[in-house]
Amino acid sequence: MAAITVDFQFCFIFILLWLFSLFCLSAFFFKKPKDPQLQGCGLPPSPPSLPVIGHLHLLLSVPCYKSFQKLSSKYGPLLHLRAFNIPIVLVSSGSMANEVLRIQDLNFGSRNNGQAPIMEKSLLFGSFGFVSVPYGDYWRFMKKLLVKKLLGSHSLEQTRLLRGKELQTFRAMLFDKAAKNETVDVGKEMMKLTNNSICRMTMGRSCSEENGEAEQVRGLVTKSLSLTKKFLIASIVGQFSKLVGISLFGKEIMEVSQRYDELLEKIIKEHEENPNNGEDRDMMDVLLEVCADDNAEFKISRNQIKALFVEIFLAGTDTSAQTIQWILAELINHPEILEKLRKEIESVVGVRRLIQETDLPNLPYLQAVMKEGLRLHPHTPILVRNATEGCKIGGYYIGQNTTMMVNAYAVLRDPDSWEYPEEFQPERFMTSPLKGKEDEKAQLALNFIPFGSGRRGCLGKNLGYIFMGVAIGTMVQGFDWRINGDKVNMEETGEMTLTMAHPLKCIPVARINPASFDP
Ligand code: HEM
Repeated sequence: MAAITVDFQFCFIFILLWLFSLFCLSAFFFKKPKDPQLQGCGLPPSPPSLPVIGHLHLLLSVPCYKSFQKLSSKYGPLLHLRAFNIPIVLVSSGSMANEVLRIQDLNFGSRNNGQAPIMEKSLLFGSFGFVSVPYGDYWRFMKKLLVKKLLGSHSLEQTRLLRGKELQTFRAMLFDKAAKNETVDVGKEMMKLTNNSICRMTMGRSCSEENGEAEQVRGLVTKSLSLTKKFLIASIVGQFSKLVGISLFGKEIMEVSQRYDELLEKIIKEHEENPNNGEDRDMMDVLLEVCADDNAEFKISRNQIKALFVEIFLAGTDTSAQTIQWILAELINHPEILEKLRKEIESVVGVRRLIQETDLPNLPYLQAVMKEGLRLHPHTPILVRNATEGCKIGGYYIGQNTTMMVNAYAVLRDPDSWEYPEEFQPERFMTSPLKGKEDEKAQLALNFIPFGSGRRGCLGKNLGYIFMGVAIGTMVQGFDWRINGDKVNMEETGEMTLTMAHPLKCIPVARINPASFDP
């Protein structure tokens, strides 16, 4: 009898919660649009959901981008989901993604609706960040600064020699490992290459490999990435965060934030004690100048500077490092493609010197290999945006504040857009000399979104291509690669970032004698 009472009470609470959730849902999502043009539009179709939690179980599924892909192939490219009462629209085709990311990118220019983030005071996922800030004056100011001082073509040209030094260290490490017949942990070495290059580019004289600070940054980046999925889910289900246990890992986030804070405070102090007003000022010098200038166009705080550095480390290092790892794995599994690439490099670079950044524009097959790697293994499979205003997409009504989840993984493998979508075929990206292929090229570009797109698309795309190009080029030009077994295992971890479940570890076999090459 007692058991029956408990069950009954449980059911009653459950039904109440369900009704409450439906009530909230209708208040948020089914709110009638004020714009008469939108009034006739219905909502996108919705797949079956569970009581109370709605589609939350799908968000929590591993890997969610694959569950979403299945869902969209069954129910359509635009679906409305909900996590409790939070409206979410799932976007899974190139043309719908194009609406959200490019055509209506002003309306979808923010990743959240500007409500206070859950970890208000944290440098990581907090309120000081640039990546999470809603579209507006601060974002525009910082974007201008980032392009001018770090990621634009002029500043990339200015910092080429700095990256060249890191590339030399990377090559020396590979030849050394080859000589000793030792295994290279490719992901780890790529993190070193990308992270050290970014540290040199952003804060020049500080944060070196020698004093262990670069190692510290890499550790923090890895730790931060492991917290991303939990944070993303918690932000989507915002008001229910306590319910899903964000308090359990809030402490973890604050600990990581504190460690970043200590490291960056030390680097800031070093810069303040030895100010550099010359031509070779690094990004930290520039930001500190803006911070101290009362007449600056935008007043930025010390915490905003620190958060920006945290985000640059996160956005710039793991993205490139993971992608390089996937691409090398694909090349090892496709020796005929590796050979074709090597031939191209040898015909363009010659056999007297090793590949450099300046060779990259002359290597179209290498570009195609990188694009195909990005297509199959997009580092960020789900792109998140927020609808600032109610609007219409694909004839359906999208309510104000709806979270848009663009499934880049599904778009990049959509069989309607890509022939043999599961196959690694770089040739698909080779530009055709034939006339009349322009439409095809435009269509290809439309569906190619591993860097996102529109005004909130990746700001570091060119730098990403440089990192990938020189690393892949060096590994193909200078070495053969020995692995355990016949094929590299391409299983994914299923996390929010596309990571190899079995990190690529292989032995380089030098094809050339570095001593006989020009440096
Ligand atoms: C292979 C390398 C890379 C990949 C695959 C990649 C991918 C992405 C993606 C998918 C986004 C979100 C775009 C969107 O929402 O539409 C993004 C944003 C961003 N990325 Fe990258 N990225 C790479 C390299 C870099 C590098 C090297 C940097 C800089 C050091 C960088 C800086 C940024 C920044 C600052 C944003 C935020 C832009 C904004 O909110 O306005 N990325 N990236």
